[in-house]
Amino acid sequence: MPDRRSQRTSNSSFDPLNINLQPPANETEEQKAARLEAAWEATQVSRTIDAGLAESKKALEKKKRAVKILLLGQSESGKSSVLRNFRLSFTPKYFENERLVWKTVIQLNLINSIKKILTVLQEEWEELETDSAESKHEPALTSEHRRLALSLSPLLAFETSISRIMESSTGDYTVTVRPGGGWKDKLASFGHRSPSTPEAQSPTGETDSDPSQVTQVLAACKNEMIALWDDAIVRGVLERHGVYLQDDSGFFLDDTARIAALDYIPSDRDIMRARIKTLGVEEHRFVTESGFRAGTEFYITDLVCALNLTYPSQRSTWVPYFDDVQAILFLAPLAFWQSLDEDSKVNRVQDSLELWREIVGNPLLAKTAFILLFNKKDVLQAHIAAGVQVKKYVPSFGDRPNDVASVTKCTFVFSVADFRDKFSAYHRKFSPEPRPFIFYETEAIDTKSTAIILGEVQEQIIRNHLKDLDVM
Ligand SMILES: Nc1nc2c(ncn2[C@@H]2O[C@H](COP(=O)(O)OP(=O)(O)OP(=O)(O)O)[C@@H](O)[C@H]2O)c(=O)[nH]1
Ligand SMILES: [Mg+2]
Repeated sequence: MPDRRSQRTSNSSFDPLNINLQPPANETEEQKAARLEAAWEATQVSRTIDAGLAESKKALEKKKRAVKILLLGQSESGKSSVLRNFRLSFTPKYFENERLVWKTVIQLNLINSIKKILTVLQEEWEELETDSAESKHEPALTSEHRRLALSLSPLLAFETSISRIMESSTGDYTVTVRPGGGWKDKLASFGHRSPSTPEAQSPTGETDSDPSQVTQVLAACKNEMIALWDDAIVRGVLERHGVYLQDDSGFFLDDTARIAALDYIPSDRDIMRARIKTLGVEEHRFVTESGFRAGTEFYITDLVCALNLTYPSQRSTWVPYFDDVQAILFLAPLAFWQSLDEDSKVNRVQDSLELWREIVGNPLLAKTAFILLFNKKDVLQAHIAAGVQVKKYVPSFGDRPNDVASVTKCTFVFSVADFRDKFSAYHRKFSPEPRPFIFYETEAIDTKSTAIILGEVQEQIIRNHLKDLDVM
């Protein structure tokens, strides 16, 4: 019998593995059955692993082909509103299904404004009790105001109860949720429970109210809410306390009659105006439902951080989300008159510029397309029209006219151009390689104009992406 070495030299198809897998010469029938059984099981395991690998590869390939967009901007810049506009334009069925969830958020926004007024009134009453008679402001609050405040107190219990369902907090009168989207499911399932389903209980044993009951209570309180907000004395107290509710995000007090109606269904614009603050990072996956590019898969990441100059270390947490992104939608509202909530010494536009500089200069994003959205165009226009001096906040604005006559057109254009030049210069100076960048002036609460812009943006991103994938 030839030894193994001679077999190796004489036979070119020699396979050492084969030799090792040969059954032993003296194998019994029982041993053979056991060996074949083991081999069969091993093949099954191997097939399962292969199928799993193929599946993961397919999913990875699919994700590679999907369009990945990052929404960036400081808090309240309008990232979530732009995302809602995306949903409305490209997944209208999904958007429609969420309408009742947004109804509850809007009701909460309204209740929060009432809560803020009641808190200020309470402060005023406490001050009146301690202050001397001379310092009392005229005209003063009356017993009728106390009656109004008392009649609105049931709303506060609902606010607590719904916040518990959503696992949200309402620090600073803003509904704040953790990322993950779970709050929407919780609200939706709560709202659609059958009457026989037991009511949810909080850990402290309190029973949560059904969001649908809020509609009843709001309708019952409608006239009192309107009376409170329309009251000249209440407005005077708010002003003395430096509270300007009209400037708040999620301000719906001027729409109380409509929102507190029993048959209220939020309009698209209401949904864009709703305020809910997201903490953390949220990835949204969706497939476009209709239109020219129907069936395109999108991943949009809403990157929310406390973006300000005093906490630059938080910005390093964004880096993992830069990988494989085709476009960044950067939101920069030109709120030159505002400072950051997190740091009153930092101007909002200055913070946006610093953030922009950091992002465009990031080498990981050298190939990423940048789309700059100067959002809240309407708010800027309103401030200019109200005579807010741009020069006071932006010295480089110089002596350009700031009066309403030449203003809305000229000054608005100039002021935007002024900021645009800065953003553009930073983009040129700090980009690792030259690349184009597009900008738009947007008003995310106006669904029609935003739909046109997002249509263009979507088309641009998809075209570039297909080019990169070599399928165009
Ligand atoms: N008037 C006006 N309001 C806007 C515009 N864009 C967004 N808003 C409102 O501004 C508020 C803040 O917008 P969001 O989309 O929640 O901002 P965000 O960037 O997601 O904020 P965070 O979740 O805190 O990071 C909301 O109440 C929006 O309705 C706009 O163009 N004009
Ligand atoms: Mg948000």
